[in-house]
Amino acid sequence: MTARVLVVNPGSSSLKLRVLAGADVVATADLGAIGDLDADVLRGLAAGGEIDAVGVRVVHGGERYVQPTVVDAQVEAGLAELTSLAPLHQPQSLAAIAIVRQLLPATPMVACFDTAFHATMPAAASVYPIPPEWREKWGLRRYGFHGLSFTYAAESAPRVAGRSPGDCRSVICHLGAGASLCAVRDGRSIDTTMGFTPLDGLVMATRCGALDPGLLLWLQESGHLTEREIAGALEHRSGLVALAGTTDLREIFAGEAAGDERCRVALEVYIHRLVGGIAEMAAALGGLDVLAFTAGVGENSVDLRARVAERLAFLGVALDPGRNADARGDVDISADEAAVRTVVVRAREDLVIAAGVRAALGLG
Ligand SMILES: Nc1ncnc2c1ncn2[C@@H]1O[C@H](COP(=O)(O)OP(=O)(O)O)[C@@H](O)[C@H]1O
Ligand SMILES: CC(=O)OP(=O)(O)O
Ligand SMILES: [Mg+2]
Repeated sequence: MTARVLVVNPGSSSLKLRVLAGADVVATADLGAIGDLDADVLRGLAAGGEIDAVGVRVVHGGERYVQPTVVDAQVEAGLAELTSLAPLHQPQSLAAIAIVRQLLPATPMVACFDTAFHATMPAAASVYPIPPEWREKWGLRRYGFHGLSFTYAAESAPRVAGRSPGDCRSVICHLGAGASLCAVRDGRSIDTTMGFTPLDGLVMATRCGALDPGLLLWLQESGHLTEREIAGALEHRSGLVALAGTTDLREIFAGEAAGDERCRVALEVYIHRLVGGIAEMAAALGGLDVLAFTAGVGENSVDLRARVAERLAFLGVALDPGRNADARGDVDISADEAAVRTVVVRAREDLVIAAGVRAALGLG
């Protein structure tokens, strides 16, 4: 019989639970917070059949954890050591592991890592130009994240565009509460916008993205802020919420249309960083065949996709307005004549995690 895998996907703004039997999603629950995961929720998810194994998205695997890994006490301790590298995310995954272990003590559990897809990034994209003894002592490198989503999109985006994944240059825009880009050539990560931590790169819902490191030094030395104050502000009170007072792009587009200056500037900053990042990823690939949008914002914001495409006309990006407005599921939204195919693909971390669980446990 096909194994039933419970997938636990904690995001910075969501907790998504899915039960998969093969590629079929047979039960779903979207919760607000990890604390809402209890025996009742699990009973609901297991109503159609017993859960054989659990897969948990873990954002940071560090240098040690790349392949899907069966979670035991030692692995749990190893993952806890990485908490300072992803303070918004790692505690959520560890809490999920602890709750599931308590509720399903006899069910095997496998951790699947956001960092894994980028483990083979070339030196050009992964090495920081900082003293080598620091890199060696602490494993400082650009790790990159959202790799479970990129793993799926690296295959689905070329396919939806009618290209072979093995011969394609794609830039994938994972735009959710957290956001990052990935340059994918022939199915592999060549570059990405997040770095050592998920704070780098694009403007996000509450995170700042890339900053001048000199600004951080100045805040400490001359602004007399503590590390904790700086970290709290950059993780929780920056990004869109700092620019526009809301994390919701729908409200920000509506505000801009109503003449709100803060919303206008918020969109300019968000889109400026985004199109700059896409061009940088295209440069790393030496050209662009497929541009893909995925995750909450990427899949749902018609306005954002239109605005980004307009700004990328110089790269050969052009949308069909009707296809963009009607996009549901995995679909090509390009204008017929466009040199670059633009697609929307669903974020299917659940499929990638379930496949990782089956591989790690040798399940059918
Ligand atoms: N129609 C839409 N337009 C713009 N943003 C949207 C839309 N629908 C959802 N979002 C945004 O998607 C984000 C959530 O995406 P998701 O990928 O689930 O995030 P995460 O996994 O990082 O928690 C939220 O910031 C939400 O505001
Ligand atoms: C790594 C990351 O930022 O994840 P999320 O988008 O779920 O916050
Ligand atoms: Mg997510």
